[in-house]
Amino acid sequence: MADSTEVRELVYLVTGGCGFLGEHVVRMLLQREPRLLELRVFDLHLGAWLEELKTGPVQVTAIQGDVTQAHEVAAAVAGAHVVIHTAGLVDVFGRASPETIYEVNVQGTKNVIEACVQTGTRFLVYTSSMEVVGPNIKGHHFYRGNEDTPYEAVHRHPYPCSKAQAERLVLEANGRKVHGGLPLVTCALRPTGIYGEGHQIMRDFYHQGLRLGGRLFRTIPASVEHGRVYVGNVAWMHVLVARELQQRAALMGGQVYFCYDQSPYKSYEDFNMEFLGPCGLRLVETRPLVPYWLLMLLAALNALLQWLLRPLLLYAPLLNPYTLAVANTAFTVNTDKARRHFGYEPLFSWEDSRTRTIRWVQAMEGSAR
Ligand SMILES: NC(=O)c1ccc[n+]([C@@H]2O[C@H](COP(=O)([O-])OP(=O)(O)OC[C@H]3O[C@@H](n4cnc5c(N)ncnc54)[C@H](O)[C@@H]3O)[C@@H](O)[C@H]2O)c1
Ligand SMILES: C[C@@H](CO)CCC[C@@H](C)[C@H]1CC[C@H]2[C@@H]3[C@H](O)C=C4C[C@@H](O)CC[C@]4(C)[C@H]3CC[C@]12C
Repeated sequence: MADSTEVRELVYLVTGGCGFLGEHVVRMLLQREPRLLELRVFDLHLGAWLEELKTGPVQVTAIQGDVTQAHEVAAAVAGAHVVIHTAGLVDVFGRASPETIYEVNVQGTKNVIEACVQTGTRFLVYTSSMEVVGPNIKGHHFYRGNEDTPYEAVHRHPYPCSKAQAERLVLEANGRKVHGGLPLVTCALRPTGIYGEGHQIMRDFYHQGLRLGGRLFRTIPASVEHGRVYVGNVAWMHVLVARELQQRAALMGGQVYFCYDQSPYKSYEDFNMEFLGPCGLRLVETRPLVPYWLLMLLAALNALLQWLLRPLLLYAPLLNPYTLAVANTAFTVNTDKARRHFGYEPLFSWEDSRTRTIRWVQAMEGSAR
């Protein structure tokens, strides 16, 4: 909340500010960063909703741009005090080529770092992902681990590889001298699977359930825990980390933080039912309907079809060997590093997060209620 005693003097830039997470970060900054003078929202595709934000006390500047274009990034960064770099190509379904994923996630991040160095911006927050750690290609479980838990982070898929490379670049840039001679201060936030208002995959599952007559079929054993975190809390962590990075550079510079809240540990599908259940869907069976070997076969078949059909059309179903492995490998976090380093407490309780998400699903077109 804006505190009338604080002076508005800071310029923030949010890359990817019109995405699922980016929009929540933008709205949270406007509500909870009283020192904000100007908020620059940089995205490949600008949302019409930005217009309604332009009437408040903060100058909201919409910038249509591409992070892969160094000159566009440099122009947007010039004069900003803080950059929150959340733009990224989130693709585990084979919609984009590996080259495009690297171009956006790795080269885009290099461009952001170089722009900070050239223009003298000192604070950079990077939205990384749990996937820079795991699940790894060996399917090792990561069970309620923290930032220091030993884990073999080995990947093959372009998305986690690109996020891991980008995160490394951001952390290595901590301490580099920016224009004017002061050091750059960077850190990375690693959300687990984000959910909440605007979550496309939740939308897809909901519509699939409606098409199947109000049912979804269990494919993953209920015992496989999957880490989830509410989008409002992830946004709040970004706002807080960006603020505190300016005060506690020595402690927080070069650090990584998992994003967490009080969301319960559940399997991916059981967790989704927390919202889809009250919206009229039910999860059929207590055990997976299809044996795992058959799912693996179907996933492999999907991958083959994707490859064969590529010259003709884009076939990118939810199920592929990678998504199956991620959904079927336990990956949950249990940490308080963000609280210890920058005083983070979730802004939304589990009850609030659940209610907000249910209301959003219920408001969707074609809702069962
Ligand atoms: N969704 C999740 O569960 C999750 C979990 C962990 C981390 N993340 C990370 O959070 C960030 C945001 O993810 P999201 O789920 O909101 O995805 P999203 O696709 O909704 O948002 C990404 C935004 O980046 C923009 N963008 C893409 N390419 C761009 C480019 N070349 N130049 C400028 N803008 C570009 C898109 O237009 C979009 O608005 C990503 O970096 C992602 O890796 C997401
Ligand atoms: C076997 C399936 C049929 O019911 C279930 C498929 C579910 C998958 C599509 C999703 C299971 C886990 C998800 C990922 C996870 O939550 C974490 C992510 C990290 C983030 O950086 C990007 C999104 C994602 C990779 C997310 C994508 C969708 C799943 C693989």
